[in-house]
Amino acid sequence: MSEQQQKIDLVNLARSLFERGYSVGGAGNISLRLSGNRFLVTPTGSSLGRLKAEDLSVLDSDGNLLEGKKPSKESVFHLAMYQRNPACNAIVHLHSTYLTALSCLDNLDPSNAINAFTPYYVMRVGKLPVIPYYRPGSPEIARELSERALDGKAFLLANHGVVVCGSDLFDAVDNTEELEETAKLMFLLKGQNVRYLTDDEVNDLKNRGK
Ligand SMILES: O=C(CO)COP(=O)(O)O
Repeated sequence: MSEQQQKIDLVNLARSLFERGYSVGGAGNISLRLSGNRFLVTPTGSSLGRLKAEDLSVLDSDGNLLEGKKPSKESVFHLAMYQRNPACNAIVHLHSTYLTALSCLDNLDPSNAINAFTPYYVMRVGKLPVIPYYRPGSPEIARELSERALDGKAFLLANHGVVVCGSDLFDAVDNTEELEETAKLMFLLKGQNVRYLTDDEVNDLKNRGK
């Protein structure tokens, strides 16, 4: 796929997420791995609903700007995750409503904020480790995500939002949508007697893949 097409796909998917309410204002950022150890990242302060292909930042693996506008302040953690996890080729970071609400709860299990109660959560994401609160854009988020990049596909940033990896951009967006839906269901089910999937049921799903 040409680099121009990759830029167009990113702009279209970001707009679709924005128009369906997954992102508001200037929150959120998206990136993908290009060829030649370069990375495409959304510019800082930009609305995911109004990106332009020519404005997208192209960075080298040290974070040097090669093309486009000033990159997201979170590009440090995006690059750190790509470096640590070769299977991760795209990253979506959102402050989506239900996952961000979940990230503000005080008693989350740091190893996994969502226990499995639907198959697609298991097949797409499986678990959601929690990164402690640090200021958006801080190097500590990058350090923690780099250390834990192989622990899962998605991470909840306490009091902030979510970070989701994918094998490509479409996969990362699909994983993000599934995760946000799961968090929404979790809130709908609050106080109800939920039947969680058993370990055998979870392992059966993991062995089959998507
Ligand atoms: O979501 C954000 C910070 O976490 C937005 O930051 P940027 O505008 O720099 O991408």
